[in-house]
Amino acid sequence: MTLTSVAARTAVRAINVTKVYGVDSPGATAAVGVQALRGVDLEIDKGSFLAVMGPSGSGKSTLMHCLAGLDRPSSGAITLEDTEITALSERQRTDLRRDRIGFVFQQYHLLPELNGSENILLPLEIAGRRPDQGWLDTVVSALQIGDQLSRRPSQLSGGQQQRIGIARALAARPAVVFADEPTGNLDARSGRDVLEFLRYSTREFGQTVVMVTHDPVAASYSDRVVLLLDGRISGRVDEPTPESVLDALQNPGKRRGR
Ligand SMILES: Nc1ncnc2c1ncn2[C@@H]1O[C@H](COP(=O)(O)OP(=O)(O)OP(=O)(O)O)[C@@H](O)[C@H]1O
Repeated sequence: MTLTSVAARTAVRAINVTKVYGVDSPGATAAVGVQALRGVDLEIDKGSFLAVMGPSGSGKSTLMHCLAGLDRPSSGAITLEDTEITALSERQRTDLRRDRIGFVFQQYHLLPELNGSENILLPLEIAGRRPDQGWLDTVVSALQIGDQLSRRPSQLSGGQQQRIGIARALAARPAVVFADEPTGNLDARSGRDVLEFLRYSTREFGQTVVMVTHDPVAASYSDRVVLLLDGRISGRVDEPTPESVLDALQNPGKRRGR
């Protein structure tokens, strides 16, 4: 396989990424900082669904923030498709997030005064981009939210709000959707619908999805789970089931899958 074909099928690549918090102040050294990431290597295939798991404080949010260009690693390189985001200025990273990354949040983060449709279109409007109506129709239809577009968030259930949130994340056809505990506030049934749609989006639209979760059942919807422990990747589960994920969480370090 050539380097070019590897790049063509990789959505995100992290090479030896470290993050130390608290060393930005003058005179501080790594010795006084919190080492949140300690050399993470990761490759995420285009069109795949990756779940990131690990105990509280293991570095999941930090890794996601670095991969999504929300924060800068202390060292190492991160590439989104053909762009090395660790080489970009703050301003360029802001543009990259706006144009090529979608976010789904545990608390939905919809604006209460806007209806569903306006919430979905807001990021595009802010970016001054014209919506692709055919694509939006496809997303709205796949999420079955056509009859909810004129309602405000307060008139929608949690599951419906989250589906609006997912449509908003997909509206710009981003390279990657990052989902932070997207089912954390949902009942089991609505959570399942959300996870099924995220998986469907990878299969049907070739969407790449990266999800942080504490829930082995949620993780079992992904193609691959990576486990973090103390800022390092401690394990990986391919084609996960709730049982294999639980086993991996309880026995870190054991290699599974292909
Ligand atoms: N802004 C910050 N300043 C200092 N330390 C931080 C900061 N953000 C995170 N940390 C520390 O970095 C480590 C990793 O935190 P992170 O939030 O990435 O973990 P997590 O796995 O997402 O945890 P949780 O599951 O509780 O959300 C922790 O020790 C945390 O206290």
